[in-house]
Amino acid sequence: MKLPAQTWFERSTSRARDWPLARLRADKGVTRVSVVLPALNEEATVGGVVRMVRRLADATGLVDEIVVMDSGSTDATAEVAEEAGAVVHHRDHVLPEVGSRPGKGEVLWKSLAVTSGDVVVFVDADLVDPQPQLVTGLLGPLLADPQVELVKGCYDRPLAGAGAASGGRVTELVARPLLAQHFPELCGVVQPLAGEYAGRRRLLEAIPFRAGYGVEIAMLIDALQLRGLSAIAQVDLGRRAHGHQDTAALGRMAAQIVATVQDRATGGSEGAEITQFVRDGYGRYAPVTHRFDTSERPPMITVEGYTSAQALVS
Ligand SMILES: O=c1ccn([C@@H]2O[C@H](COP(=O)(O)OP(=O)(O)O)[C@@H](O)[C@H]2O)c(=O)[nH]1
Ligand SMILES: O=C(O)[C@@H](COP(=O)(O)O)O[C@H]1O[C@H](CO)[C@@H](O)[C@H](O)[C@H]1O
Repeated sequence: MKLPAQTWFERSTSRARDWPLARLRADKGVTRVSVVLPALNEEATVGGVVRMVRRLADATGLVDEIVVMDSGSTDATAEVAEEAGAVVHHRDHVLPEVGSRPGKGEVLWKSLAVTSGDVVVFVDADLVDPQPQLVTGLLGPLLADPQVELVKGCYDRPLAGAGAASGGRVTELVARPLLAQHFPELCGVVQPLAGEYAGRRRLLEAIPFRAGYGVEIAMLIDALQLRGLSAIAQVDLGRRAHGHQDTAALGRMAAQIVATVQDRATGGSEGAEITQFVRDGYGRYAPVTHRFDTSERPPMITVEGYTSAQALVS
């Protein structure tokens, strides 16, 4: 690992247990904290994640609002989330004048328009047995140091029945090699694609958001380029279990990561598409081409009517 990344890793990596509740409550002061869950068809798990955050909020006062962003679910995600204690916003009902694009990044971008936290914590809605340290650990560096603007979680992420490091397949096979090639300063980030991370609103509203799965890698690179490596920190959150997609799905995710890094590294990619192969009804291979929306939503601060402390929900 080259020196800047090595130095950053040693200076900017902490553990969840380094941020005890007493310190967090003392550091929080008047800072408002929003927790946002992007959710697409997560009826089986979203309730457990919301309840974990709700219990943390009720017991410590560290969380001021819990929002689930419904990404176009066709199951009972919204009902389950609301029953568990979250405020639910459907992507079509937030900034309806700009329409809705498919993908995780779209709902993360729209969440900025319907939350009021100075700090926004993003937590995936497919976590299994989620622990409060996933949230408290991420808050630590942000509440303690005003210079920090983005905190990435890192953790063991085992696939079912496999070793502690078996998960994070797109991270290990695609994102990490791409960062080594194009953004070596970020090589100290253990989980660049982690779905659990937290940002200061003044950063999040100042950067564009990729519509799909490129949102995390784009945000990391943009934070580096806009604020510098010293504005980024990471916290070892221990272990994270979540729902896992199949290899073909991760291939489509990887295509979005590659297009995003290429855009950031060379100034533009010609969209993103990937042709995968399935067996048809006769047992023969059939090509299936997927095209991805590589568009980006503009920094929320440029959206007419948005103000940092005002919700825009229709
Ligand atoms: O179009 C999408 C795709 C994903 N997600 C949510 O984003 C999180 C992470 O997505 P996913 O589980 O697909 O990624 P993985 O964790 O498998 O990498 C989950 O809460 C999803 O419900 C979303 O809101 N909209
Ligand atoms: O890190 C990864 O390789 C992928 C896939 O993880 P697994 O191989 O299913 O453990 O998961 C992440 O990537 C997505 C794209 O950035 C994020 O949106 C997800 O939240 C994150 O889980």
